[in-house]
Amino acid sequence: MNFTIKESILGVDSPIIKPNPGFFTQVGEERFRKLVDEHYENIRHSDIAFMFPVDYPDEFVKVKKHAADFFIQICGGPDYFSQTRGDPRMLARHQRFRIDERGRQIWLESFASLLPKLEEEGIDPEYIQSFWNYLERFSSLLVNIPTPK
Ligand code: HEM
Repeated sequence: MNFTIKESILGVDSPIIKPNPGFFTQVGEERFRKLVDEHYENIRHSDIAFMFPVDYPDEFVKVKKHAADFFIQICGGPDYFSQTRGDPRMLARHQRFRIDERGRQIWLESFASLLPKLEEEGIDPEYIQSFWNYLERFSSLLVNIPTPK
């Protein structure tokens, strides 16, 4: 598996390929939600914690739920996100946050630190790679400000 991060260029899109549905099928919903939970717990202790409602437990639980619902849906699982939140409109939903390349990298590094565990648990590395590739590419679209020098 290769969890490298290609630097995003503001305003330049690249094609997004959805994760292989085998990823969600193999991981299962319970473990998937645990992965997302672990990701946000990493975020809590990171330099981008200020963007998230980490000090408001009820709100933070909702962030975890909405994000897990979305990831499950994009991985070919049930469309929980659309059912409860409507149209994904991810770019619009991230617009009110100032996301730069550095923030994106911190966000991605959290997943890079968690995904190897799934291989140890028997998940097919090809499926893990396809999930990573999706995160790595899609996150580049959400960068909406230059990184301060
Ligand atoms: C593959 C990349 C990403 C995906 C698919 C994604 C997905 C999501 C989803 C589904 C939500 C919940 C939206 C809602 O229900 O309203 C969310 C919220 C959020 N995301 Fe992302 N995200 C990604 C990357 C990032 C990155 C790189 C950052 C910042 C560095 C970020 C910052 C946030 C923030 C601040 C929220 C709002 C939390 C709140 O509700 O207070 N996201 N994201």
